[in-house]
Amino acid sequence: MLVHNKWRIIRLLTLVGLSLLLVLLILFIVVMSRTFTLKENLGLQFAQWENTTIISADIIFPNVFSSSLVKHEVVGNYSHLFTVLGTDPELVPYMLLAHIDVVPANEVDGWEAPPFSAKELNGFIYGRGTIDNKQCVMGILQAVEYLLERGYVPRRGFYIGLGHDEEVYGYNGAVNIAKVLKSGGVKLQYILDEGLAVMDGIITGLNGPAALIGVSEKGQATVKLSASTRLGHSSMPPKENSIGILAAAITRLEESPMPRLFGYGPEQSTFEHLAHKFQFPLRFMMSNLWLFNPLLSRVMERRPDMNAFVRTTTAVTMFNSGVKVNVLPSHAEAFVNLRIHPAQTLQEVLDLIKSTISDNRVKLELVDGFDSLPISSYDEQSFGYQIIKKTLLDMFPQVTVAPSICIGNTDSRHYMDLTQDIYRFNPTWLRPGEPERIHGINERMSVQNYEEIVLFYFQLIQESDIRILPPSHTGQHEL
Ligand SMILES: CCCCCCCC/C=C\CCCCCCCC(=O)N[C@@H](Cc1c[nH]c2ccccc12)C(=O)O
Ligand SMILES: [Zn+2]
Ligand SMILES: [Zn+2]
Repeated sequence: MLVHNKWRIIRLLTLVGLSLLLVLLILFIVVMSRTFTLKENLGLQFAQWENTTIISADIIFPNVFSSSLVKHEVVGNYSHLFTVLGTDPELVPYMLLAHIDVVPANEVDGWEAPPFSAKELNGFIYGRGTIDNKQCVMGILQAVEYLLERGYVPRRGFYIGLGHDEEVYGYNGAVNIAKVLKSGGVKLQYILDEGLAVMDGIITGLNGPAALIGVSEKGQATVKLSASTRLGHSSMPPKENSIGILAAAITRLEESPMPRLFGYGPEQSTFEHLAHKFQFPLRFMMSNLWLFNPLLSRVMERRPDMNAFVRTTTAVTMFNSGVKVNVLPSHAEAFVNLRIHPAQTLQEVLDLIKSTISDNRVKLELVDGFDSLPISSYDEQSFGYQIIKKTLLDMFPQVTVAPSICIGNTDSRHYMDLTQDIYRFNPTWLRPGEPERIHGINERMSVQNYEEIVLFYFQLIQESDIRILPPSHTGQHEL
């Protein structure tokens, strides 16, 4: 009898123990697979900054700066590297980039609100950097803050790099952050940096908005041109002096734009992806670029922002000469900044400049230059591209996502040894008249778009936790 009871108690205890284990297992699965949503009004941190002097980041983002999951390092004196630990060490981490520096701004140029006030006017936050690139700095940190606040623990680890000198090439910020990661043997699944944006009403003839993701960026050349002639009294001038010689060379460069190469780089893919959103006959033309390239290029080149996709662009950005009104200038120098189309090399561009100027009195020196950057993957198996695309389409189903080429250069090029897949995209909506505000006057960000940016990163971080992409059901993109 006693033995019988003993077995009953053991059986009961085993049953209770097993049930408890089962409940714990179910709880664990529920917690691990939970996707956090962000439905409430985000109560903008941007707007809080108005009329304040210094608020330190750890007050605005208390969880980011106190969580045991997040390591914060200052790199190169002013840049920031955040390492966010993931629970699964098998999953290759990814990296989000943005930059905290801005180009100068002066209220007297015609700003509607002081450029460093973050003043809100009619639903827009005004200020230098609001669309380049503080919206991403704040958007990323705010998203991580909200996630941590909700008890989120990432499965896939990630890094956040906030450079402090992107506008002057990133040699101290991005370069040193990349060094820190490289010395730790870090490899990245993908990188998302600033770049292109959601174009709404910007691409002529396109129905609906298009999110252009930069899978490459144009190359660059900064060339110094100079001419020297005899110093002397302006009352006895020679037929030509250094200013005239250099000015004529520059005129020749401006009058002979680089060749049209539209359709020979990633922009071909851009327009193939967008083709179905154009009306006939543009739709037919975009789907048959091999035939219509010459015609389309001639139309596109009329608009500077479109011309950037057609060719290597040439911009004379500095010209210095002369010391006094009555002294012949012995020396004149100019700087030309070219953005190189992927179908051309730096060397080909330099050779063309030389033959166009065709004047041995003009000295040509390459100050800085590099070819266009490698093309990141954007097929159905491309993890980073598909995660960015899914995040975008979940938020904005009306948007067409297409690979493209970033026409400016970004900090991400310093991270090329860490990953093969770099994407340049800001979850920022650009409408007609807005691209001009980048580095221009009245740079601004709508309150609504800022909230969407926070939500974009909030969702992207959670989407990136997936181990592998689900098998794709779609074949080719629609044409
Ligand atoms: C067919 C579609 C039409 C679309 C119209 C396009 C509208 C423009 C939209 C977005 C603008 C793209 C800006 C990309 C960000 C580039 C960042 C930037 O401005 N960088 C500077 C500084 C810089 C950084 N690294 C280097 C290296 C060498 C020279 C300069 C820089 C820049 O590129 O000058
Ligand atoms: Zn920028
Ligand atoms: Zn910029």
